[in-house]
Amino acid sequence: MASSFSHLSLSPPLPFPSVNLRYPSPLLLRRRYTSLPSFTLRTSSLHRRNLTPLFRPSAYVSAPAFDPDSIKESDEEVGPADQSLFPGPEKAITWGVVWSFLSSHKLRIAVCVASLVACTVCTLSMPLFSGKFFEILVGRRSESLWSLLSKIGVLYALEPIFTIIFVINMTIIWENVMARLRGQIFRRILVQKVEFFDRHKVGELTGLLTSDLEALKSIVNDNISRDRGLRATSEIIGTIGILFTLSNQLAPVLGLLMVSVSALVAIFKRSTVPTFKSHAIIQASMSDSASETFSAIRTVRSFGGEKKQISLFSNLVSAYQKSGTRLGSLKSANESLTRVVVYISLLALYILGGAKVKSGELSVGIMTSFIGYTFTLTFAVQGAVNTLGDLRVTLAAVERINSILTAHEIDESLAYGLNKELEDSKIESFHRTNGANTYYMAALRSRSSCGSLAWSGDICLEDVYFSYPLRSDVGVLNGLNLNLECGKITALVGPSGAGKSTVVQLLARFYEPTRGRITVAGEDIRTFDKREWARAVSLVNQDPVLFSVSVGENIAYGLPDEEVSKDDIIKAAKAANAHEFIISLPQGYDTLVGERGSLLSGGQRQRIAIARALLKNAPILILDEATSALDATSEKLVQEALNHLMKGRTSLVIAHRLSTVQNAHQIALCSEGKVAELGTHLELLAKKGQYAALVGTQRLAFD
Ligand SMILES: Nc1ncnc2c1ncn2[C@@H]1O[C@H](COP(=O)(O)OP(=O)(O)OP(=O)(O)O)[C@@H](O)[C@H]1O
Repeated sequence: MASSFSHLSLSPPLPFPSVNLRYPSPLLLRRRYTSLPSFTLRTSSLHRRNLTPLFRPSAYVSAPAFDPDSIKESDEEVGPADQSLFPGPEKAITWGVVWSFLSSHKLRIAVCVASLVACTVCTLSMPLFSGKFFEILVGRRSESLWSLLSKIGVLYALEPIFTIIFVINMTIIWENVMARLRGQIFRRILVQKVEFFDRHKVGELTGLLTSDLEALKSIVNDNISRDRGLRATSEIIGTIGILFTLSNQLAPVLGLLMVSVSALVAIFKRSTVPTFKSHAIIQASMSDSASETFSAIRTVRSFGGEKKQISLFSNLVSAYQKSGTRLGSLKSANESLTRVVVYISLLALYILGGAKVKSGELSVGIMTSFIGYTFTLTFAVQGAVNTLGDLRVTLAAVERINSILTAHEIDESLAYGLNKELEDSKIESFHRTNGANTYYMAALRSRSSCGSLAWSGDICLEDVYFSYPLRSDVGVLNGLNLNLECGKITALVGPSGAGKSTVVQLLARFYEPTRGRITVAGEDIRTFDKREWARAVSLVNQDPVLFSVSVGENIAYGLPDEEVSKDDIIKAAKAANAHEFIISLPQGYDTLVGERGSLLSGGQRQRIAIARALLKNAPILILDEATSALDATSEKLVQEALNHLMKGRTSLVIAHRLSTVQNAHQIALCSEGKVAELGTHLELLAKKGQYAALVGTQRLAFD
């Protein structure tokens, strides 16, 4: 293990150090790391679930051989923009997916069906027994009263037992299906392209996992009681069957009335679809508004924006209230409608049935049973109609999930690698690899290891053009050429909006170039899956995001789920000038850092991010304004840590302070999406061009 941290020594890192690195899993880390007893390791506990993979991609076995040169000849063919490789949007939630989850519970489903039939039989036998009871009372039946009552007693005892069996099994099945579906949707969101996250608000996406999936969950959970869902439906079918058996003259009248109820209610419900939709949209906007306000609370405070936020939120609340009231009236109209029609059917029964009893065509017992069945039917029809309403809300939620999570926005080169890793760690994979993208991913497979190439070769941006997907008409990079020499520092400077951070985003592969390519040791980086590429690149930016776990876990974050030791973490923290402040925290390395690291200062967050990057030991390092938000003391500490971090790595530094960039091996001045000047600090000064002008103003990156 001692060797695993050799890259933190002052000598340059060995080539391909990741080959021999073995980090213990965070769980092992917790055990070994005696001074960090309470590492909670929430992020990796999932990885230990032993679930059978649903879909097994077999790309590397079945795909045709790939000629890497073909990528150079035809960049367009490998670009993610080539949608022709995908047969069409594949929905996130389909009957097939739900059934595949359900099918692992075949035995329980059989138990549910049997218990449903059994409790329905019990329920539907009761009106028959009531009829017999009255016939005994009026002396039309010879059976002993006690014998009948004992049968009724048995029914009363069995019905709740079958109900419990039905409800428990339904709940177990559906909770399991929902847990798997929720995990699948989360993973599916996670592998969407970055532009997807530009397009959708966080609240909208979390809403898919919470309120929308909750609607799907409640279609079963809220509909397993006696008067709803499957039980109501089975009671309707059973009751109509019994009514026809008892009297085929009365049954059609009641049957017709019930069909009318269903038809009327269905038509009415269809007319309320837009109201339900707009209600859900307002609810999502309301939750967006609240989460945006709370997450930007410091900005709100500093601009005195409370009134504005309150008024924005109040407008949404009142719109939500109005649409809620409108929904309430629609629901009440629906309830009344159902009742009115059921009362009409009861009246019809009294009139027609009463006449038949008087004329002796129908016995009192059967008439009594009929009345009982009318009530059973009343509740069952109402329950079924309510379930239909729930079903409609559920279908709308599923449609929303499917319309947001279409397959063509999946980042295939990320999803493929992740799928493989999840399968290897026996975690349920999430994305069905069809024939087309199997070929796509196999074609992108590089013969070399990304990490080894990055430790030994230059990174080259060759004639790179790029527009952001959401603003495809605006060219941000316009034929940018830049060679990042292996193991050397390149600084990128230029006016605001010149495209510097965009270069970072392309190097990190958050987006892919629209034209041109980025290579590592001559190999197109698109030949690597993104997980592999991510391991080769460390990114430290102005405002590094920490997770709301402990300091130690934040430093260990992003390492392969294998081995990391207490010593490694401490060495990384020391090298990043972070150890001193960490041990002065209340629980040292165990101290929780708060949401997004809000309990630490900017400089402390920055040094933890640097320690994280040190521990990751990636060959490519990108520093995007990493020190610009710091005061002089913090900057000095962070700069020292960064100098340590950059040693021996291919580094790209974006900074607006002259002191940060002037010692770089080369400086590229970016202007209008191109490299306009390239050279060392002294060479560029001698040119007396744009760089010299920027140095004159001491503002290298900002206008
Ligand atoms: N996600 C995005 N979607 C659409 N356009 C974007 C996005 N991010 C940046 N842009 C646009 O791309 C252009 C280049 O932005 P970029 O952030 O690369 O500039 P920069 O040189 O880093 O500027 P600065 O020094 O101010 O950070 C700008 O016009 C910006 O508005």
